[in-house]
Amino acid sequence: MSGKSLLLKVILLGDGGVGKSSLMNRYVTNKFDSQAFHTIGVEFLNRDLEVDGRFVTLQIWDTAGQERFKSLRTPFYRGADCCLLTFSVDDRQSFENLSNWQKEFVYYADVKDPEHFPFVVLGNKIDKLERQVSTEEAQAWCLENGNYPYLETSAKDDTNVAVAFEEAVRQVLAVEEQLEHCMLGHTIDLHSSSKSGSSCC
Ligand SMILES: Nc1nc2c(ncn2[C@@H]2O[C@H](COP(=O)(O)OP(=O)(O)OP(=O)(O)O)[C@@H](O)[C@H]2O)c(=O)[nH]1
Ligand SMILES: [Mg+2]
Repeated sequence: MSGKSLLLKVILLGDGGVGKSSLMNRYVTNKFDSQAFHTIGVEFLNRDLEVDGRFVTLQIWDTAGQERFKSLRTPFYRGADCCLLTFSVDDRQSFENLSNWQKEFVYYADVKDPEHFPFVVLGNKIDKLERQVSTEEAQAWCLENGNYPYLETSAKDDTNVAVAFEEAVRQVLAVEEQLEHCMLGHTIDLHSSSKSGSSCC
């Protein structure tokens, strides 16, 4: 691998108020606003990081979760390398809407191979005492819907926020490595007289 920094676009999706902007702001500026305003449209911030020896510039796209802003956010889904499906553990409806967010993303991002697209699920606001979604239930949803990684976060307390974004990078790198492996398999196949080649693509 070269030492060049890789630009990765990750996008935060989920119902209005689950804490998408708070997660991005906590991660990039290490600040938390308990009176945050709803996002209108989209905003993005960059942060450089190193994951497993790879230098990455993470471009984090924060979208407006409220339904009335749908037409303002969906044009920005294309080109995303990873999608962070976010809900709030104290808001059951936001958990039940995860499937809709996933579908909306796949449709507007025009994902060709949804089964292998790197989604990461975040259950935010774990600092709150009154939960409406248990860890086990969220893990079960992730397992059933594509075996996605699940992380519980608190933008308020800065719990698992960096871990969540690092996991997003790992998921993208894993897919990239898989693709490189496939391409290498094809290269070898072309120059080989035998019929054995990669079977992963
Ligand atoms: N207790 C607690 N409150 C949080 C946490 N994250 C966000 N909040 C609060 O929840 C409210 C909504 O947070 P936002 O980050 O604006 O939510 P959002 O998902 O960006 O909402 P939209 O922009 O409307 O889509 C704000 O009052 C935040 O202060 C958290 O981890 N714990
Ligand atoms: Mg927001």
